Amino acid sequence: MKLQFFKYQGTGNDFVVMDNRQHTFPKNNTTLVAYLCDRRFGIGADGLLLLENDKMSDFRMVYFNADGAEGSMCGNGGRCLVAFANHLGVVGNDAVFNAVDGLHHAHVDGNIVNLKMVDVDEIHEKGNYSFLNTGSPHHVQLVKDLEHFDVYKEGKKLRYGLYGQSGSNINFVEQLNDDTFQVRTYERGVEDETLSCGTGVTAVALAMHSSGKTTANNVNIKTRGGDLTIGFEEQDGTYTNVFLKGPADQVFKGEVECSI
Ligand SMILES: N[C@H](CCC[C@H](N)C(=O)O)C(=O)O
Repeated sequence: MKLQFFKYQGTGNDFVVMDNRQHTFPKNNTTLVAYLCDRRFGIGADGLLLLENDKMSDFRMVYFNADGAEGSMCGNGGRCLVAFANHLGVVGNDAVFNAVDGLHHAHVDGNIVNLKMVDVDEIHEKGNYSFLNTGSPHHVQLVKDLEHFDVYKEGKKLRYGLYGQSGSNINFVEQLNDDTFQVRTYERGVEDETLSCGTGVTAVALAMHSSGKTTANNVNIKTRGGDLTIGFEEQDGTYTNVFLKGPADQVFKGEVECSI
């Protein structure tokens, strides 16, 4: 069986993207998803996204991590899928779609996608790190000399050591100025550092605001794959109107043999 696919990336977080409105993709085939995401034997990506029909909204987002298992919310993936829906003509410049953590609004302006994330009302501050859920679970920890920090080794240690088998994504952060932070993320499900993680940088912005490192309501994040901005409102520790904004681009399209 041959399947049509598109490749998208959002600040270097890359995805195999497929139009599954006709239910052609075998979603229970974990081995197939892992193969398509494999960078040597397959197409290569941090995850796989399916666009499906949805009764309540413009479309449904289904997201798998590179290991083949269905993931929780993916911020960069959400931005890429909105760009794809816009490319297909499923949505215009405004979109609302359903994902595993509920409905998301988004706005497209050229290659910039601004995506509304879930409200957050719980940020656990624990000594040298914070833990919160922005659609996916995130550990946020300030470190010195992030450029030379061993994100893979330290991230893997915390992902299993502190959070067990179900795990968490692990973000390491360095503050650059009042409203700007550098972030590197170890992603569970990819089990490696990725160039950028959307729910991760969102978690960093909220955790840095909550712990008083910044008073800005628009936080700039630099990742190895590019720059993202997180805007939000806060009242009594509850974060609403949280928006993740940045580029999402189609890289190429093709056809892949799926005999697995
Ligand atoms: N790259 C994704 C994070 C996905 C989280 C995923 N790794 C999981 O824990 O299921 C993002 O842009 O938000």
